[in-house]
Formats: sequence, C-alpha cells, structure tokens
Amino acid sequence: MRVKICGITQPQQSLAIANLGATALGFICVQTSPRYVTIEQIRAAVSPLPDNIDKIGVFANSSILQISEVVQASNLTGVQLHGDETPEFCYQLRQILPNIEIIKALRVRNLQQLETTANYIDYVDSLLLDAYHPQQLGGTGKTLDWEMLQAYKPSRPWFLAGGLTPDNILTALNQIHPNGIDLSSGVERSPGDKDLDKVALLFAKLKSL
Ligand SMILES: O=C(O)c1ccccc1N[C@@H]1O[C@H](COP(=O)(O)O)[C@@H](O)[C@H]1O
Repeated sequence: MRVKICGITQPQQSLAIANLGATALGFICVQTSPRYVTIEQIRAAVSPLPDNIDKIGVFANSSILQISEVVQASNLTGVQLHGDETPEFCYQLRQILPNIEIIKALRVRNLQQLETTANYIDYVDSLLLDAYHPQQLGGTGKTLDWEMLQAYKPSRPWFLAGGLTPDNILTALNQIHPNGIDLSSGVERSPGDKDLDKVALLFAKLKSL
C-alpha cells in the first residue's frame, strides 16, 4: 500500500520520513495554507530523496501554467489537484505534463458527490478522497464517513485521506481497502512541523496489518 505523508516543509524531515517507510511525500503549493512551501523549499526537501519516493505537489485551482512551472522547477513526480479542477482541466494538464502522475482529490460531502469521482477516471492516474470542510481546502484533520466508502471500488487506484492518525488508521483500514493512505495533520506537532515519533508509530501500526 502507498503511504503519502503530506505537508512537508522542513528539508531535514523529508529524508527521515522516507526512511521511516513513506512511499510518497507531499508539498503544499497552495499559498493560503500554513504548510505552503516555495519552489526553493521543495527543491531542498526533494534533493536528498531517492528515485523510488514519489514527490507530489498539492495545488488548488492553480492554472496549468502555474502548475507546470512549479513541477518543472522542483523535480516533482506528481501533482495532487485539491480544488475544483474539472475532468477537462485534468485532460489538458495531462497534455502538458504527460509523464507526471495526476491525483485528483475530491472533498466528499455525501454519496452523490462520491459518484462524481467516476467522471475523472479517464483523465487521472489516481483519486484521493478527503473530508469536506466549509472553510478549508485540506489539512483539516476531519475524517470521512468510512462506512459510506465500504462499497467504493473505482477503476483507478485511490488514496484515503482526511483526519487519519496513528490512533485511527487500523480502524479505518479494517473497514475499507484503499490503494494508499495520505496523512498530514495527524502526524504533526503544528502545521508543517511533522512529529517523527507519530510517523514512526504510524508505520509500526501498519506493520501489524
Ligand atoms: O494541508 C494543507 O494545508 C492543505 C491545503 C490545501 C489543500 C490540501 C491540503 N492538504 C491535504 O489535505 C488532506 C488531508 O489532510 P489531514 O490529514 O486531514 O490533515 C491531505 O491530502 C493533504 O494533502
């Protein structure tokens, strides 16, 4: 299973988190977020990482030009689209960045909205389900209704996100079986400052699966 730790801001934490077992690290390119990082910060955090770690930039309602500039300047391997990007936008982005993983994040409020993820299947590599919050785009610590996801089986790999912590991860994964998980606020001391003890505890819990 893929394990993405998101909202890395400190270069010295990125290799430490990869060494603990993360398969992907996420960098927030949304300027309103307390976890926002510049191109220079991403480059510093990405440079010590081995090739087998996915380096994902998280964007929300950025233009294709803005995304492609950041991706090319920071050596990212993927993008997570966390805003209101349409399937058409994902298609256009694919034309510009054919070798970059496209993950479409959806902030799911209810079952009807969950069904709209089908519209993205042909245009993205992976889906990511996060909890809906009326004021914040992400990193909210709010969990999804896991029961609602028990029958969710899209024809693309998908990540479960939203309020996951070392304490609740096994409860979530005993109910649902995503291809990956994504954690941010559940493994940090304060926004952008990851707690390596919590990250280690997460991987210890995952070993027991
Ligand atoms: O983390 C942020 O600040 C953020 C800002 C804008 C868009 C997405 C953001 N984070 C993403 O939110 C989810 C869930 O986070 P949490 O585990 O509930 O704290 C995760 O996918 C982050 O990539």
